[in-house]
Amino acid sequence: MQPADIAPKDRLIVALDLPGVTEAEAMIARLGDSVSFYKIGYQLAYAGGLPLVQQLAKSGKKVFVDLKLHDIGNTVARGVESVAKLGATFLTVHAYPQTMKAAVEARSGSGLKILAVTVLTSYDDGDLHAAGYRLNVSDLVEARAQQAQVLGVDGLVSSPEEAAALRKIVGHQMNLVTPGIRPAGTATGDQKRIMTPARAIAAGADYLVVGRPITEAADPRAAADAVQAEIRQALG
Ligand SMILES: O=C(O)c1cc(=O)[nH]c(=O)n1[C@@H]1O[C@H](COP(=O)(O)O)[C@@H](O)[C@H]1O
Repeated sequence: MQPADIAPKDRLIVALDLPGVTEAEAMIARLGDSVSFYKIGYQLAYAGGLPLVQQLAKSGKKVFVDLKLHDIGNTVARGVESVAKLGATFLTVHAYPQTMKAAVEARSGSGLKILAVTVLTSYDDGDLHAAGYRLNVSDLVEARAQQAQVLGVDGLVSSPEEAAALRKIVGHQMNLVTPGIRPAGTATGDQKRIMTPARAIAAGADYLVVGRPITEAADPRAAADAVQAEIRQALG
């Protein structure tokens, strides 16, 4: 999908990082029509949240299944086939060549798009070096983006800090999905490579993933509306 084709409202993806289905359904009801795209990750998926993918898709919402798959190729492929049946829009895998290749092959013919996680937004250069990598964050993000593009991956997950450089590499052929979003004045938490919604859109991000700044706000709907307004303003 070309960025121009993305409805402004769909550019905000709210991470439902909540303890269970009851809490997730309450949050979805609270956010109402201000949010059209949700992400279900480890916490909710492992607490019985996967059926919510089909439920949300049936109700007209889009769903990003964030399982960050990484395993031998056959296991990744079979996992992708199962997720494709749920009706999700996006699924994450880690940006390792075998994993990306298996995921892309397994999703073909379905409506599911594969997103490759380049370098987690909670990592800086020191964290990468501690994990045994010799490249710094920006070089590793760019190298992985190039590999992902060659392998036919549909989109990239990175910090908005890398969005402008990634856009130069992949053009508009791949979706750029950016967590590490922090509206002005909100707590950084464990994120290290962050930007405000407006700056992320200006840098070229297609989709912004926002969790705690919305779900832990005193008024989540007002927080989501504020992010949506910032996105619309940045899009001009
Ligand atoms: O794949 C992701 O969505 C992801 C990748 C990444 O590099 N960093 C990152 O924070 N995420 C996810 O994005 C969400 C960010 O949540 P908040 O930090 O609460 O806004 C979480 O659900 C993370 O799992």
